[in-house]
Amino acid sequence: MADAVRTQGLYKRFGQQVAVGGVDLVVPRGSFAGLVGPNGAGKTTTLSMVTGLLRPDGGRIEIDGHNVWTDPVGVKAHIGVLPEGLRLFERLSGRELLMYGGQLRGIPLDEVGRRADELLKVMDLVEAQDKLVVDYSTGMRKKIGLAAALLHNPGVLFLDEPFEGVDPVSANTLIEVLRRYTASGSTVVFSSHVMDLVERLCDWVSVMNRGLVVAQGPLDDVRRGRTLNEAFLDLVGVRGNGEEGLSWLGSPA
Ligand SMILES: Nc1ncnc2c1ncn2[C@@H]1O[C@H](COP(=O)(O)OP(=O)(O)OP(=O)(O)O)[C@@H](O)[C@H]1O
Repeated sequence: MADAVRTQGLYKRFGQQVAVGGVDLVVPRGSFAGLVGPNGAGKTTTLSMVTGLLRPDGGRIEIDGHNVWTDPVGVKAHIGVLPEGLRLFERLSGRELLMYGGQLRGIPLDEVGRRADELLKVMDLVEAQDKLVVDYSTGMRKKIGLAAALLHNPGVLFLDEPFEGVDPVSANTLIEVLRRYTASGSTVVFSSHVMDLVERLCDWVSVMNRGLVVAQGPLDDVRRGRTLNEAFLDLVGVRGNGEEGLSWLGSPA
């Protein structure tokens, strides 16, 4: 059976800056997978290429065995994406956003309505469903974005920092929804800086540093008896950032 995600030698450069320098990312089907790495490691660039939002300079990407760049429509029908920056249709209400997205995906209108109602309820957005998305808080935007990404029941779901700005109660709800989703054989790939969360949720982890995957596999293989945070610091190297130079900071005269 094909992996949910498999890239080979994925490469992207912005001018002189190599953002992704030959990434072999693997995520088995049915995984709850975490993509971690320090700021600037190349996570967003990798996810953007994998989801067909950014054209790679080199390499191959397959999702459930389908090539992302030779079969873009087929692949996009099969995936859900919560992108970084959450570009949403700001002048639609939350409910309109789901109705519009569902119809764009070709789902019959009454079925879209049924799914939208259920998702709004699970995401605790029923009261805010008629408010314009532009007036949503950060956490509400994440939740409506996730609802929109789930509406067509994708086989693989890609989430860039899905829990950022989401309150703990809503985060638990999102986690329950995602757990149920992976339990049925679908795959979640999400990027996060919160190691405790990745450790708690994920059964598969890919660690990126400086544009490369430096460790990848089942959570316990990557941790090797350490906490994920310790493993992460060992893998990416604790950086001396010259903080000893901040002698003027604190204790005002
Ligand atoms: N559009 C762009 N133009 C120029 N450089 C870019 C662009 N997008 C990303 N980069 C550079 O590519 C590198 C990887 O960035 P990327 O956003 O993929 O990292 P990241 O791992 O997602 O970081 P973070 O955790 O901070 O979100 C960085 O050095 C960044 O400055």
